[in-house]
Amino acid sequence: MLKVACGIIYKGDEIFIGRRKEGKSMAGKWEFPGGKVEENESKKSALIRELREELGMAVNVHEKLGTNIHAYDAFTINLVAYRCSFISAKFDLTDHDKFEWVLPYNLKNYDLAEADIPLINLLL
Ligand SMILES: Nc1nc2c([nH]c(=O)n2[C@@H]2O[C@H](COP(=O)(O)OP(=O)(O)OP(=O)(O)O)[C@@H](O)[C@H]2O)c(=O)[nH]1
Repeated sequence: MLKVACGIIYKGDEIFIGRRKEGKSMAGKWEFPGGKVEENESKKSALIRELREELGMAVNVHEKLGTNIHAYDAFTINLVAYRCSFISAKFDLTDHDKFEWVLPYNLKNYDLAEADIPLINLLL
């Protein structure tokens, strides 16, 4: 099972989402940024590393908000979400072609990766 850590990153009341760019798996889907947890790496360290690599973003990582195990056709993902607070970012996108800050009740209007959809309810 693929272990992925993602950040529910708040700036005030709004949450950061990114759209996966052309050429990535699940291109066009919106997601909470993060990525695969490597061997011998904690989930929180993986999250901090991925946000730095993908967005030049610094955050404070807080508590775990929830987990969702989802079976895609090709693989099963164990997605773990942490509440984060935004510090700063260069927004030099490597994996995304677009990003937005959205209020939690607006998340349902975005075409999110399937594994992320149950997480929305934790944020309302
Ligand atoms: N970062 C992130 N990945 C997610 C989310 N939801 C979800 O299904 N995923 C999936 O988890 C997998 C791991 O993401 P990743 O972004 O580290 O993958 P990667 O850089 O190695 O790129 P690749 O998947 O194109 O090989 C991807 O297949 C991604 O689509 C999410 O909210 N955030």
